[in-house]
Amino acid sequence: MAIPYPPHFTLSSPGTPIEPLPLTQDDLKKIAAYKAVDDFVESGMVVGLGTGSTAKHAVDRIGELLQQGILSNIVCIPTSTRTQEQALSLQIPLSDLDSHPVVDLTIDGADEVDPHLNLVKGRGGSLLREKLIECASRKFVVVVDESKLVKYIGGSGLAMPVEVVPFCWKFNARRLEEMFGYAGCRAQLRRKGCVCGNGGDDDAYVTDNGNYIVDLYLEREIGDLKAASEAMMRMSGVVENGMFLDMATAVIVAGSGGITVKDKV
Ligand SMILES: O=C[C@H](O)[C@H](O)[C@H](O)COP(=O)(O)O
Repeated sequence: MAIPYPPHFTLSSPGTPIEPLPLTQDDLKKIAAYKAVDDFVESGMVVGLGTGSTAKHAVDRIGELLQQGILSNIVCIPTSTRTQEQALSLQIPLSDLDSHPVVDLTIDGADEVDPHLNLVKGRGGSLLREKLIECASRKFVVVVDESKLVKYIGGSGLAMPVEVVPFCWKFNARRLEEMFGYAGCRAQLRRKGCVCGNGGDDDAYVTDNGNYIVDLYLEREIGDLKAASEAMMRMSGVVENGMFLDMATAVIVAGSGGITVKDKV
């Protein structure tokens, strides 16, 4: 059941009953992210910081609570250079997996969440570092607005990112397309500034790790997700794929009706 929004997300003026504010998609992202920080982050923890427009709010909230002295003695591990820059600007103490190989909790967004809490991630360009840090986390809390919920992985019709080495990327894009041909797969190199385009390699989007991203667009379900992920990871040249299977411990969804927390069963 959805929990109604906290009072600071409602409008009231003297003498009038409290009316809910019309919430934007970014408000919903912020609500989910703040709830994750307020409910899960404790002083003394090692915390993984996700990437993207939703995770950004969680980083802001952690910075705010540290500044207010409500949180103390925490150390955070960013999942991208973008998040690292944001955290540094907020004076959040940072570390890495080499120094802190066990992460108490990571909070991150997602592009798709299926009914079993499997995820698609990486449409914002970060997936390898996210998967590394989230796999090393005792708890992985995902924060999304309700638009991210899908019936099946790939069901939004939007990109399923695969990080590949630049060397012979066309060869690997073709192989990926063929691998999922039965699901009507189309593979496209991610370009700078947008997820579509037909330029040369010069305008390829380059990840924090110096790799390219091949986006897969699927017309139908790909079936056994674990088998599909393993098949991709067996291809030389594939560095990581955007399916995060059986990893989320909880998903916090903010929607028009309130906040829902889905726990892994
Ligand atoms: O590469 C980006 C990450 O996987 C993001 O967490 C994901 O794309 C969701 O991003 P957003 O919260 O901006 O929708």
